[in-house]
Amino acid sequence: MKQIRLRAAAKINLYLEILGVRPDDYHELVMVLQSIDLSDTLTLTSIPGHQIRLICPHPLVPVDRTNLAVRAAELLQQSMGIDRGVEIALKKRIPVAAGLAGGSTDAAAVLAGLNVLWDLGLTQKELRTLGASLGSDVPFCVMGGTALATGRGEVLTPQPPLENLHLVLAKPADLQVSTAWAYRTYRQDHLAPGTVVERSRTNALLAAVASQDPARIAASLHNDLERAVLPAHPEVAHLRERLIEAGALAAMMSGSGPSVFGLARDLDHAGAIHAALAADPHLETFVCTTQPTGVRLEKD
Ligand SMILES: C[C@@](CO)(OP(=O)(O)O)[C@H](O)COP(=O)(O)OP(=O)(O)OC[C@H]1O[C@@H](n2ccc(N)nc2=O)[C@H](O)[C@@H]1O
Ligand SMILES: Nc1ncnc2c1ncn2[C@@H]1O[C@H](COP(=O)(O)OP(=O)(O)O)[C@@H](O)[C@H]1O
Repeated sequence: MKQIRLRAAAKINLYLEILGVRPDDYHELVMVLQSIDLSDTLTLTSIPGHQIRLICPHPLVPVDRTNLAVRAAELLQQSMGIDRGVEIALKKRIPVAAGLAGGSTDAAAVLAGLNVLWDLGLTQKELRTLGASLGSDVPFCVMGGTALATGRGEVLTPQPPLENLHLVLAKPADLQVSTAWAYRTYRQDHLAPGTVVERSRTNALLAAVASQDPARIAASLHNDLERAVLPAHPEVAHLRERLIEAGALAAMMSGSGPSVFGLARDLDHAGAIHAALAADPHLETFVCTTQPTGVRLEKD
């Protein structure tokens, strides 16, 4: 095989709770992660030699070795002793630095895609373990669907798929938030020695997810990182309010933001919420649906 095409799905966080700081300086988390049908497309083509070449015209996406897609290919070359080259053409649709795991899902797609293109025979579990060395969210992006994530986000317990939950995703067009900054800010302000961490309410959210009832899910959303990001970026708090005013069952920031999602009862309801925001030139908006897969091989 010479070429394959993959779809790499974005994620949202239905739940994100920070339990404390770990000895490795990362944060101990409890999250519920969910794949959505907003995705990048990656085309992987075998090329002579052992170069890894990335093509991506998006102005915010680096095309050098700092790109997570390139790092994923290098990791496979090194760990599997592969002496082959690949060109990665990346069509970016997932907003960058938006709390949607865009880079992580591209890395996951490269791991899964090269496993096929280079005939490596790695299991999904092996790909997840390799992915964890690239970033905390990469293992989830390899697995996709709905999962409880603990540790620094890489310890996954799959959940029954959440089918057909419709939502409106919105972000201020010109705002990017650094994940490292969000955790650092949270830690300075909310994890001082002696802080009592709120008791986990993950079980309520997981029960709501199992019920597939949008209103129950809406009542159990939670994201600790809002406490770091919203005070610094009031436009994100405002956007959340606008989603509520437009009729969303609930609205919350995804991950380290600045994307915010509003839950809808059904697709028509999502369309109506979207219509209230879509004309604003300062926003990027999407109608999305939850999906059971993270990375998917595309048929030609
Ligand atoms: C916040 C979340 C929520 O799903 O997603 P995004 O908003 O980035 O999409 C994740 O925790 C982000 O995962 P990911 O983006 O893969 O993080 P990494 O590359 O491992 O780390 C980026 C930065 O975040 C900090 N970080 C990350 C995970 C964690 N449990 N504790 C941390 O303190 C690290 O210190 C690092 O400086
Ligand atoms: N494949 C990629 N797609 C997007 N950004 C990437 C990629 N590889 C590396 N990056 C870098 O990672 C940063 C975080 O981007 P992204 O993964 O989209 O956000 P988030 O961590 O909020 O989910 C970007 O600012 C960019 O410099």
